[in-house]
Amino acid sequence: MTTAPARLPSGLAETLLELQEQSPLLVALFDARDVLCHANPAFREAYCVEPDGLLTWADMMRDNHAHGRGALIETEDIEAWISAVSNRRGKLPYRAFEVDLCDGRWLWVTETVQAQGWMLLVASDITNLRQDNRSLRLAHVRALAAAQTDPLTGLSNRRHGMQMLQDVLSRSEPWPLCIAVLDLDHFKAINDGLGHAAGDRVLCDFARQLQASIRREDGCARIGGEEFLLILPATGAPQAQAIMERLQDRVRKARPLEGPADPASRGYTCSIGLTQAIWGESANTLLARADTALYQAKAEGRDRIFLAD
Ligand SMILES: Nc1nc2c(ncn2[C@@H]2O[C@H](COP(=O)(O)OP(=O)(O)OP(=O)(O)O)[C@@H](O)[C@H]2O)c(=O)[nH]1
Repeated sequence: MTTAPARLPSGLAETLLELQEQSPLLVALFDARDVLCHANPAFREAYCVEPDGLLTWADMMRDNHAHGRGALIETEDIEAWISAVSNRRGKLPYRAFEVDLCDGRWLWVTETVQAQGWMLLVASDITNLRQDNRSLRLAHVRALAAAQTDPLTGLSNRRHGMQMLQDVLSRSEPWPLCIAVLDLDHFKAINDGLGHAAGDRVLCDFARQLQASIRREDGCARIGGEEFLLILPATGAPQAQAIMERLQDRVRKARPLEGPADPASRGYTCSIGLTQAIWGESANTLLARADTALYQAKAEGRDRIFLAD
């Protein structure tokens, strides 16, 4: 159940703003599209950013990684890293975790997410706290992330996808809720004709297209070899259908396979089974209905969306 937001008595909002400007706490506000809309001086200094109304969280991380400043990001593939972190970012109303900065500081970061998608980030410097169990804790966090992640695409794996689905079905906030099961068309032919590595490149490209098409609060998982799950909270069937149509357009234009062959042959398509959740049903029942819709989309000729009743 949502309660009406508290109204601050006159003058208090200004005081709150002034205080966070002076605070050593890092404070930042991201909108539903993950654009950095506000950052206090401590945040701007730590992450080396200036909010300009356009900068997204992913842009900020790309910049930090490229220039070796702000957040310490140890990866050779920043896009895969962004995908993997996006799987955990903004999915829960509240979470807390640790972040290392390139300058050696160590932050305790909290994220609070509003139903409409706004995210408040507040972080404090905990560099001077006892470090005794730190490596153990970090190893635990990394093991947990690895257990939830598909190593090829960086998306959530099947287990984490099903866990996200069960979580979202048990909450009252995100209704209506839609899910989609997506499967690449004639993928065996790509593998057989161009090799397994080419198939892997197509799978990774598809993962990028998926992530570029969804919002932060949506869930995205690879649940089989060339089968993917999208969870779309607070989305009715017409809106979900429009999102899927845009995704299919992007996929039709994608050309992840280089080479001299006919350009048309280097593209790929996907079929989509879409369904709206019914209050009280289980994750397995919902997934089975989306699977049946996917089967129907394949049977009707592929490269299309089938919406289950
Ligand atoms: N490269 C690569 N191929 C995979 C991976 N996992 C599964 N596959 C391949 O995906 C292919 C799936 O083939 P099918 O189930 O026949 O489906 P399809 O050819 O896409 O046909 P339709 O789904 O009916 O359009 C098989 O060739 C698998 O070997 C993977 O991680 N990498």
